[in-house]
Amino acid sequence: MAVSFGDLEAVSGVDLTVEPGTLVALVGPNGAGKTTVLRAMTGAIEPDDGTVRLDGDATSGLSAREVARRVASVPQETGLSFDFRVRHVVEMGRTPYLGRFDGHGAEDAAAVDEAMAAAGVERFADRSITEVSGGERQRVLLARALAQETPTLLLDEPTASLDVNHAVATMELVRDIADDGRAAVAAIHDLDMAARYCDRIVVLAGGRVRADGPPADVLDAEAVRDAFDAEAFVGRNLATGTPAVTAFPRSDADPRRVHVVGTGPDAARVVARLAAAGHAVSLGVVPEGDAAAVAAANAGAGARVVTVPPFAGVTDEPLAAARELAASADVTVVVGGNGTDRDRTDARGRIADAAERVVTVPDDVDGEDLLAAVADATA
Ligand SMILES: Nc1ncnc2c1ncn2[C@@H]1O[C@H](COP(=O)(O)OP(=O)(O)OP(=O)(O)O)[C@@H](O)[C@H]1O
Repeated sequence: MAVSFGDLEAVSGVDLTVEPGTLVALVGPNGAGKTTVLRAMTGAIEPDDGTVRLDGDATSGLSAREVARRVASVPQETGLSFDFRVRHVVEMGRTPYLGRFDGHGAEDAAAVDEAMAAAGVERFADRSITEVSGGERQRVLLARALAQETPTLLLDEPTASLDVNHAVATMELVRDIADDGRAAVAAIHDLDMAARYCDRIVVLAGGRVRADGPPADVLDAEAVRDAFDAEAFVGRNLATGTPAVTAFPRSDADPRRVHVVGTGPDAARVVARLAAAGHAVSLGVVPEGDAAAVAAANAGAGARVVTVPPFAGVTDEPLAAARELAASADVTVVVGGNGTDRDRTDARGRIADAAERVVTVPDDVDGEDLLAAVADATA
C-alpha cells in the first residue's frame, strides 16, 4: 500500500500479511510510517494505492460497523476529552454489536467486565477518563479494544506510558491474545520488548519495509544502523534468551581491524562498543564461554576468537594464533593489566608484543575514550 499526505509520501510499497495467531511488531524511527500503516489497517485512512483486506474482504467495501467487528485498535492519542466514566469508555467497544435502539445486554456487560479485568482497570471503573493517569488511560483504551472482541487487534505504542510491571503485563496479554488465534500488530519503540514478545518484526524506515522476519533474524547491528541511523550492539538477554539491543551515540569511526586482549565482562564491554562502532573485532586468547567470547560471537559474523578450554593454560598453538591476529590488526587493545610492558612473559604480554600498535585501557574504560584511543592509535 501507499499513503500520501499532500506531497509527502508517508508510506509506499508496504505489503504485509498478518496471519491469525501471530503478533507482529512494527518498529522504526519517528516518522517512519508506523501509525500511518496502522490507521490504514483500521480503515481510518484510505491508501492512495493498494488495498487493505480484513479476513479477505477489502475494508473499502465494508461498513464502518463491519470493520469495527473485525479490527480493534488501541491508539496513541485518546482523543477523549469528555468527562466519560472509564466503564463507559470500555462499553464503547461494544458499539459495533448494538442494534439501533438496543441498550447493552448481558453479553455486552460480560465482555466489558472481562476486558476491564484483563487490562486491570476495574479499580478505577467509576472514575472519569479525564481523571486517570496517562498509563491508566492507555490501559482503558486497551480494555475498550478487548471488549470489541475482534479477530484482529492493532496497538500503537501500547506500552509507551506504562511502568515496567504494566508494560510486561500488557505484552503478556497481547501475546495470549495472539496465542488464542487472533492476529495482533503493535507499533513499538522498545526493540527488546518487540523481540521478546513478537513472532515477527517488521522494520519500517522512510515509509518502506526495510526488514521483515523473526526477531533473531531481523535484529542485528546492521539493521539498526540502517533503519535508525544508530550504532548498536545486539546481544542476547540472559534472562529471556531473546535479542537485546543497546544503542550508542554515533561515533562515525573509521572502521579498523582491532584485536582485543582481555577476558570477562570488562573485555566483553570493550568488544561490544568496538563492534557497535563498526570495527572488525578479533579476540583472544580467552577461555571458551568467556563473557568476551560471547560478546564477540554476537559482534557479527567473522569475528575471530581464539579460545582455550576453561582452566587450561595457554599453549603454544592458541598463543601463536592470537599473536597472528594481533600482528595483522590495525591496533591491539589490551583491557586492564599492563599490556604495554614488553618484558612480560605471560600470554597477555606476549600477544601484545606481536602487535604493531597497542593501546592499553583500564577495566572500566569509558566507551567514548576507548573509541578515541583506537582512532588516535590508527590516525
Ligand atoms: N495527518 C497527517 N498529515 C500530514 N502528514 C502526516 C500526517 N500523519 C502523519 N504524517 C507524516 O507522515 C509520516 C509518517 O508518520 P507516522 O505518524 O506514520 O510515523 P510513525 O512511524 O508512527 O512515527 P512515531 O514513531 O513518531 O510515532 C511523517 O513524516 C509524518 O509527519
